[in-house]
Formats: sequence, structure tokens, C-alpha cells
Amino acid sequence: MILDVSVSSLSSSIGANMSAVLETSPTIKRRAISSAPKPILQMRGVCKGYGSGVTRNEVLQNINLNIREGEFLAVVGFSGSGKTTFTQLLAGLISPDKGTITMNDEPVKGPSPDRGMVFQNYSLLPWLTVRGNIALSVNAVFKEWSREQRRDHVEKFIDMVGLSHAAHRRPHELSGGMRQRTSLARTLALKPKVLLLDEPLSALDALTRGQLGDEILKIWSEEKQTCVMITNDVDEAIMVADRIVPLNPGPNASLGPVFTVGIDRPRNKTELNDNEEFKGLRNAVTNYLVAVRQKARRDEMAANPTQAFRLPEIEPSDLTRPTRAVFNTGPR
Ligand SMILES: Nc1ncnc2c1ncn2[C@@H]1O[C@H](COP(=O)(O)OP(=O)(O)OP(=O)(O)O)[C@@H](O)[C@H]1O
Repeated sequence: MILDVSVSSLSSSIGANMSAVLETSPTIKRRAISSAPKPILQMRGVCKGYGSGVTRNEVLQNINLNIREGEFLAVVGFSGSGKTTFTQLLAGLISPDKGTITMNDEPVKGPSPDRGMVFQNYSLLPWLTVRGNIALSVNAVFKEWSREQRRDHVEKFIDMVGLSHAAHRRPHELSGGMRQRTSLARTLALKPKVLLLDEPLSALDALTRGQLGDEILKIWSEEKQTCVMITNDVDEAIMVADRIVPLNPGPNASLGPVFTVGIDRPRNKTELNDNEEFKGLRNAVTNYLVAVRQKARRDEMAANPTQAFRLPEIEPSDLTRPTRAVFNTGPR
């Protein structure tokens, strides 16, 4: 079942138990997905795990999702819940064990320039410059173009991410934000129909993070691509997305309900802090994530009662001894 939860009417008083929010709250509108725009990507009953035998790790379980053409979808979840696995499945870098993934009704059988992925860790070739990294992909994908066309195309995307002044630099001469911009330009230059962003901002400092987040939004609105962004930051998700879908904690992680973000664009971070809809949505998504994590922990403890939490056997220190702290009494 896919629920679409409209949060325009959510109040910030939503309780911690999200099942109550989903099942009993009269303030939440549920929309049938059939009335929604045509999906470009579809996941149906997708399961994925790694390993075999006793070391088998079931990561994703029965994932069902319609990603709509032109939308910005954010997937939020805790570390280790399977977000990268989820994106790699959409990119076609790995295959599901069960279920199907289709793009425009065609099965996804492997990677394609139609689905461009920006990784968490930049993954640039260290011996190539910014220009060289982008040109390598462009030359490989647009072989039928003239040399001038390809060159102009590369320069356009270098300029789009604000790196014209650093186009000649190699990755080790760039800041983290500049590396991620290069990685973004390299993917965007392939003109993917769907842009898959796997925590593209997570390695950046807060300021650069906000700046690059704004740039991604600007490019998305200009290029009219479909965008799926993975993040562990609820505020960031609300800032960028049309819809937010939580990934429940694993093993056997499934998707939670879809939260619709009805806040007008462009969204201003400072103004959002006083926006009631933003506050309600932030509470709803956060409370949902906290509730499912607590439930996952309870289930795990119930399944392994012998591993129940025990306090470690620690001898308390004798705090009555005189302090051994040494003070510097010499000249300053
Ligand atoms: N290639 C692999 N082989 C075996 N196990 C894997 C592989 N890739 C991921 N896993 C395991 O699958 C689980 C989910 O990993 P994944 O990287 O998808 O999670 P994540 O939510 O992206 O994590 P993070 O936020 O920390 O990057 C983890 O337990 C991880 O150890």
C-alpha cells in the first residue's frame, strides 16, 4: 500500500507514535496514488540483501514506490538503513533479489545515462582536472557530437556549478564543496532524465551544504529533471522536496508513508523556521522516524532476549582520594 500524506493541515502537536498519526488522525488527507501524475520510475515488491547463509543481511524488504516525472523526492533514513542500496538499485548498479524496477515501463537492467548518480564521496578521477573529469563522461556518452559541441557543453556545466575559475585544478586542489560541485556537473552534463543524489551534502560543512543545496534546487528547477535525493537531515529534505518518504530502519527496511510538502517555492531557510507547516512537517517526519526506530529496537530485543541490554559490571571509582591534577605554576 502506498499512502500519500498531505501535511498542509498537520499541526505541530503530532505525537510521537506515528501509527496513530497515520491511522487515526482526522487532519491528514490521504490521496490515492492513481490520481497522481505518471511515474517515471517504479519499484514493485523490491527486496535486496547481501551475503548468504548465517551472514545473510536482508537490507530492503518489499519496497513499493512511484517516482513521478519532474518531482523532487527526498528519502530520509538513519545511517545503515539501506539508503545507498536503495539508490544503487534505482541507478541499476545492483539488481533486486525480488521485485521489479521499471523506468518508463521498461525494466531497469543496468546503469544508464538516463539515471545519473551523484555519490556521497565525489568519486572523481584524481589525475584529471575538473574539466577533464567532466569531459571524460561527456565524450563517452555524446560520441556523435562534434568536438566543439562537446567542449561548449562541458564549459556550460562547469559554469553552471560556479567552477570556471577552477576548471584546470585537480581534485586534491579543490575543497570538499568544489569536488562535490564537479561531481554534480559531471552527472548533470550527461543530461539524465532522473538525477539520483546519494547524500551529496553529507561530507560538507554547514555553510557549503546550504549553498550547494540551493544550487541543486536552482538547477533542478531550470533543467526540469526528476530528482531523488537521499538524506539523513529532515530539515534539508523539507527544504528541497515535493514529497518525502522515510526509509524505516533495517534489517528488512521498508518505506514509510509519503509526506507531501506543500510549502511554496522558492523556500527561504530563515523564513521556514517560523512557518507552521514546516514545523508541523518536521515534527511529523521526525516523530515517525523516532517511533519506527524505537519499535525496531523493541522487536530486536524481543527476538533476541539473551542480548537484552545489561549494565556493564564496572567498579565505581573512589572519589574521596585527593586530586592528582597538576597545575602549571610556572611563568606564563
Ligand atoms: N556490498 C555490500 N556487501 C555486504 N553488505 C553491504 C553491502 N553494501 C551495503 N551493505 C550493508 O547493507 C546495510 C545497508 O547499507 P547502506 O550503505 O545501503 O546503508 P545507508 O543507509 O546508505 O548507510 P549510511 O547512511 O551509513 O551511508 C549495511 O548493514 C551495510 O553494511
